[in-house]
Amino acid sequence: MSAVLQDPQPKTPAGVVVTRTLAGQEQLLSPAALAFLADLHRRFDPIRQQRLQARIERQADFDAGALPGFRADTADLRNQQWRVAELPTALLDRRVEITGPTDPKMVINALNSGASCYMADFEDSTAPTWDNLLTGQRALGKAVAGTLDWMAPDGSKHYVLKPFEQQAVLIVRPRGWHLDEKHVLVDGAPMSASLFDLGLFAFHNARALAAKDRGPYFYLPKMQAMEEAALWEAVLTHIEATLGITDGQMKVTVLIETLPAVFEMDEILHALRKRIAGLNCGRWDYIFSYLKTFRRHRDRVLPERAQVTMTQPFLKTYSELLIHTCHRRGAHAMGGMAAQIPISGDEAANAKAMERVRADKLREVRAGHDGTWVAHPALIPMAREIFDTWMLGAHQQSVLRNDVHAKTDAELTEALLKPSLGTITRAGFENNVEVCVRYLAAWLDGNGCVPIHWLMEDAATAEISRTQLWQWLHAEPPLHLDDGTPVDGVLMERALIGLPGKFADRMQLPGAARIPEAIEMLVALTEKDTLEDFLTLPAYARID
Ligand SMILES: CC(=O)SCCNC(=O)CCNC(=O)[C@H](O)C(C)(C)COP(=O)(O)OP(=O)(O)OC[C@H]1O[C@@H](n2cnc3c(N)ncnc32)[C@H](O)[C@@H]1OP(=O)(O)O
Ligand SMILES: O=CC(=O)O
Ligand SMILES: [Mg+2]
Repeated sequence: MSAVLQDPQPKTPAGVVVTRTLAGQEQLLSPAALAFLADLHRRFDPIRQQRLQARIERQADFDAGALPGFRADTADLRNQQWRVAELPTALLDRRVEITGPTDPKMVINALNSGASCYMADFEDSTAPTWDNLLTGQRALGKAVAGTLDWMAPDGSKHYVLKPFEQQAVLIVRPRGWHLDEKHVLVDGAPMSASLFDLGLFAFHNARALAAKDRGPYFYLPKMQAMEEAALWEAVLTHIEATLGITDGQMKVTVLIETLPAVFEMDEILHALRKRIAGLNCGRWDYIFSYLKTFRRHRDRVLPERAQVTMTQPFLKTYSELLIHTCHRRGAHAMGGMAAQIPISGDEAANAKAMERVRADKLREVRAGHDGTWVAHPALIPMAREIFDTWMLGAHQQSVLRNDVHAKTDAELTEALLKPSLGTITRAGFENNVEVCVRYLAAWLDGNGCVPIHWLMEDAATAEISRTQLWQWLHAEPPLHLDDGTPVDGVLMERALIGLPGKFADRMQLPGAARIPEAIEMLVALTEKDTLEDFLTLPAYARID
């Protein structure tokens, strides 16, 4: 009888190369997992590339003066009566959602926080180093299995999960379609970061979550068109079939956080109708997208960041149209993130910041949102109290916002694109420079979310600062500050010269060692004739 020889080293599937190693990664990146990812890449990456090309062509039209608007070819779909599939029980009441990166301590704190849901974020708040991604996937896998714990490095606290029934409902946000995962090559090409993040999480956890009727659930970021939603639909349907999960079991919530997408909300809901649970007002990326779309439109330059609040007409209309569209179709209309976080050691400043969060949450619930986001656990009780007071049921889908329905497409379009009134001050300009440098330095150092002047800064908020600087410096005819100073290279140089004074606490800054590199990057990005599409694209080339 001949012995059956077993290969002691399981093989990496043909055509797949993993270019980095982290201790213990073989468990996550088993041959079966890699084969699953490679299959996703081969099936769907060609379509992703087409969608990315379509973005470039559309932007070229905007640069030439075209304006976004509702699509003529889908007017029937917008006018017809249809609804999305029934929402699962776990996603009926989403009044407070906490978001945050996926390191083990954050995951435990967020799941234990008392929020209704936790969005575990591989996107805006995660710098996608190999270490961060795999540590995050591992932490989420253990959280799903109920075995996640974490010991503070100094041994002072052991973090453990609360019982499952008391945990926030887990929702995972993969990175957007524009990003590659350069450490996994399939047939010589980097795979899509979206497919890597979602695919790997689903491969390891989908069956276990489906068995608990907990999805899996996902937040899908930064889409620009219904065709991109259709791509996600095809991916998710394929994953369900491959893993043997019921068709439509995996639910998604889509962030409406690009200007082109706000005109295709019905279309996006329709493309994902068997699995979509809601849309979310991702306001920070939305502002970034407004800036980016109108990079060459001198008449739509926004005022400095602090003046671009949700009461600006274009943002108010965006959130109201989102509420109307969702409720008409049976989906939840989620609010977004106020950037203020608790300020320790200054009671008066803290009270002011908390008042701003309170006003923001109150505006959302009164407008008809079904839930909101918080960046920090200390904000949960306030957000919950406001939604408990104003939202009597699990949601308020009965608030149809027929006032929005009464508007014509032309009226809505005008309001959604309306230029904003306001100014650019020296402080606003310098703040943009400081935020870019500090955030970039932290990101390059592996930290994707940092407090700066007691505001939460992540990839979306930093993009606003970066894009504003580029647009202001390239505007024709040139712009001026409110005091008459020209916005030009001299102003930029002065802001950079003034930076060291703002970095007196330099050694305590996240990513301090990478500040010179961040300055060099910012200068290159703002001097370039064309606006780089995403800050994270050139930055990603510099990590790992
Ligand atoms: C535009 C968008 O995309 S918004 C979505 C993406 N952005 C986010 O998700 C922001 C998430 N928030 C954060 O990362 C953090 O709150 C920060 C970086 C802004 C501030 O974090 P810190 O400086 O650690 O805050 P602070 O020291 O006050 O934290 C106190 C405790 O709360 C925990 N905590 C803070 N924020 C979170 C969070 N979002 N989720 C879970 N726990 C949190 C900390 O881990 C810390 O725990 P510990 O007491 O056990 O040590
Ligand atoms: O992802 C959220 C946003 O505001 O951007
Ligand atoms: Mg975003």
